[in-house]
Amino acid sequence: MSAADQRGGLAAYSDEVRAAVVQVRAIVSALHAELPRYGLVVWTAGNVSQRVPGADLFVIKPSGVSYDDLTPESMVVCDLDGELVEGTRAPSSDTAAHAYVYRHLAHVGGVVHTHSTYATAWAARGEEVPCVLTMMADEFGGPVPIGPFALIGDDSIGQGIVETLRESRSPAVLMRNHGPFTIGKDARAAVKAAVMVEEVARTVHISRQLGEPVPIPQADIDSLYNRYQNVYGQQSGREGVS
Ligand SMILES: O=C(CO)[C@@H](O)[C@H](O)COP(=O)(O)O
Repeated sequence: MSAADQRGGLAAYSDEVRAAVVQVRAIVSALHAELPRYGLVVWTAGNVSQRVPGADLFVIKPSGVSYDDLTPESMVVCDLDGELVEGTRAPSSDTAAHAYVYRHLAHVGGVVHTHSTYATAWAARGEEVPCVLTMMADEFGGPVPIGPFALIGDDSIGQGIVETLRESRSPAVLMRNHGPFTIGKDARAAVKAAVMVEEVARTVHISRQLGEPVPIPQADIDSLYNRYQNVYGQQSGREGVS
């Protein structure tokens, strides 16, 4: 009997929660395919998780399994202490970091970690990405901050993520010498932030090869951020208005 089975698995949870777990397994499994699709990962180096609505649980990938082999059934369910609740494989090695974020940031519903090349190159330098692009003002509301160096496996990474992002509008933090961690209202939003942080890290790096990028004034950053967050795209409640 596995450790998760010994703890009772999902038997103690309601039918609604078990149904939600099935849905979140499918969402998280499908979103992992976006990481190689956008060129954000090599081999097995990255992970996506999402909270289960109505319970202190989240779904994350198993550790070290090829992206091609990830399925809804192979995802694992953990509690907010990072303990395995349902699944037959060892959870991602970054499970403790994801769990810490969920425990301390109630508004976060999804977390993503990659080692995408340009974002990780900035992390290796320990240098924040300055806000010199409208796309950065839109998505990050300012620079992409650097988090502290932290060892993998315990709460250190999670603490660094939470301490850094509490002081920032950015949904992305570049953990020093490691790589980007992103957050969102759900896993899809966190994957989007992972795609965007790699894109802006690449563009600002290339800009630096040409000279010194020009900063955007704070008032313009604020204006761009407010428009993108509140007006851009199909805001909920506007569907059907002609
Ligand atoms: O940084 C690390 C480990 O050094 C991780 O991010 C891995 O790259 C992905 O690990 P799993 O999610 O497959 O355990």
